[in-house]
Amino acid sequence: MAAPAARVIDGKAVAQRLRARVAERVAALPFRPGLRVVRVGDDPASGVYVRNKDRAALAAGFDSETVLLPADVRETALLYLIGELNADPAVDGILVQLPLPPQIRQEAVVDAIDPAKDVDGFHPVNAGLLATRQPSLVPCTPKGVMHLLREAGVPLAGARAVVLGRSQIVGRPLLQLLLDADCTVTVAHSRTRDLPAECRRADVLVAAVGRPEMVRGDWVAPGAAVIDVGINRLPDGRLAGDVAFAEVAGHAGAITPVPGGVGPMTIACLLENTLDAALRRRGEANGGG
Ligand SMILES: Nc1nc(=O)c2c([nH]1)NC[C@@H]1CN(c3ccc(C(=O)N[C@@H](CCC(=O)O)C(=O)O)cc3)C=[N+]21
Repeated sequence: MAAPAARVIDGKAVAQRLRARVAERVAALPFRPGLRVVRVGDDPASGVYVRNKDRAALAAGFDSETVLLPADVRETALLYLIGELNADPAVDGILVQLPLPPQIRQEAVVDAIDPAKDVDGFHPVNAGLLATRQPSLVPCTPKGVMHLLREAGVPLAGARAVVLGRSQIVGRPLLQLLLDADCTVTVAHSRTRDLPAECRRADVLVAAVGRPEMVRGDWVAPGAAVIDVGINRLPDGRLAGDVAFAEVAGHAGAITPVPGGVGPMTIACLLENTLDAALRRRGEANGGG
């Protein structure tokens, strides 16, 4: 293992600052923005994330509640609940924790959420608004990645960006955001002919594939900025990113760790989205972001 030459981008610290700014803005409001997290089944892995979201939301002054439904709940019951949350004026943000059990069509659920309350930014209306460069709720993880790149001072205009992964949740929205930041963007994926060669061309490399430590040291150009979106639980219980950190840190100019990189930013951006949704819905025109 080479000693890290790269600057390590402290996502936890950046997220902490973002959460503090959100909390300040919430404290100045005459109401508490409402967030409802819906969780189906009590899978312990997702329980940790839901608890972290809930804790962060409460700490920032939100009115936050988690609704836990049984794992065998019917799709119609979940859709009914979403209808109630859509109609509830105290609710500004709705997040249905994914993945959902097999009896429930994920797409039907996401489509049922009021786009104005879709703080995950997964609804097709928000995806379409982002693709057409109109104000929208932007998915939290890609938003957090852009925030980290800017905070780390990574030059984006004219830079070659390579996104590894083409998911609806991370890869595709990141393509839009990096393009809007004037990067030349390549989206690479499992069928890309020569992944290492594509990655080596990147000034900015974002790995979002969900395969532990897939990106090796020799995939990274000297000085590149490497953002690791992967959060993979290994059989031994450890957490690994999509990037082989120790190897890549020997080549990269800057790199995010796992944990403590993109993960905390996802939660901070969820709070920011919920605040923005509340300001837009309740007609206070100082949203944006
Ligand atoms: N509708 C929906 N929206 C989501 O945003 C969503 C989801 N479903 N389902 C599950 C994934 C996963 N996810 C994480 C968020 C934060 C951390 C996070 O904060 N991780 C910390 C600590 C991780 C740990 O120690 O376990 C870190 O990386 O430093 C991880 C994972 C959001 N997700």
